[in-house]
Amino acid sequence: MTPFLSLNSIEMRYNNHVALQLEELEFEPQKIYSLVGSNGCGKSTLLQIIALLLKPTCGQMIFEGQKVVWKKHDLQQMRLNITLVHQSPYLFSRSVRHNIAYGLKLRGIHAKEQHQLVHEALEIVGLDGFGRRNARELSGGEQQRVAIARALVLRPRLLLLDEPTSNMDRASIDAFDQLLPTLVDQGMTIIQATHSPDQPERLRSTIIRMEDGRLL
Ligand SMILES: Nc1ncnc2c1ncn2[C@@H]1O[C@H](COP(=O)(O)OP(=O)(O)OP(=O)(O)O)[C@@H](O)[C@H]1O
Repeated sequence: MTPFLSLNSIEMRYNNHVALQLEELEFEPQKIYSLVGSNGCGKSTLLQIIALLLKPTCGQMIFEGQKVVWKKHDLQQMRLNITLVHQSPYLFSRSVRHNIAYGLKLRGIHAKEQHQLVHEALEIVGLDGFGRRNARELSGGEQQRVAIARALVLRPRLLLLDEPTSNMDRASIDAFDQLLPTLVDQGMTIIQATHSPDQPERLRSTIIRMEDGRLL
């Protein structure tokens, strides 16, 4: 069976520093994967490459049977299916609703549908009633949840999360743990980077251990 996503001989160098060197890595659809490893081992670099935001120095990636070609038009098409939630998400100094609807607007989704999707996403991340608040005036954990809602409304096939729970309190983490399997049931594949010692197992995710840019 063709894997959902495969990486072959991917290498990323920053100047002369090798940040990532992977021989082979494959992901199956509708699963949760957790990238774990100490600071600087290459988790964010790997997520950015998979999100097609960072071109590796060399190597090949195949997403849903299609070879990744690092050309603008091809990337734009593939990126419609992949969304990365950054560790410190950038939110506009506008309402939460505006922030979440932004990607939908770019995709030409009708205003009425935008409104409905934003409402649903806010409910899913437990921010019902936050729609009119200025996103920049929310706490770190709330901002992280807005960023997750902003990713979810786009219904990506592949959701990438860089330390999604790092600013969340216990209740939000519990809600997040319940959310991920429901997204998988809806057809998503999820890859997260995490420093949480117990969350990867709680989620029954496949753990990918990294050290110094390599797989363990
Ligand atoms: N833009 C950049 N320019 C130069 N070096 C970089 C750059 N981004 C990352 N690096 C280096 O690449 C290596 C991997 O960094 P990366 O951010 O991927 O690690 P990480 O596992 O996500 O770390 P953390 O757990 O601290 O978030 C580190 O040595 C880092 O210093």
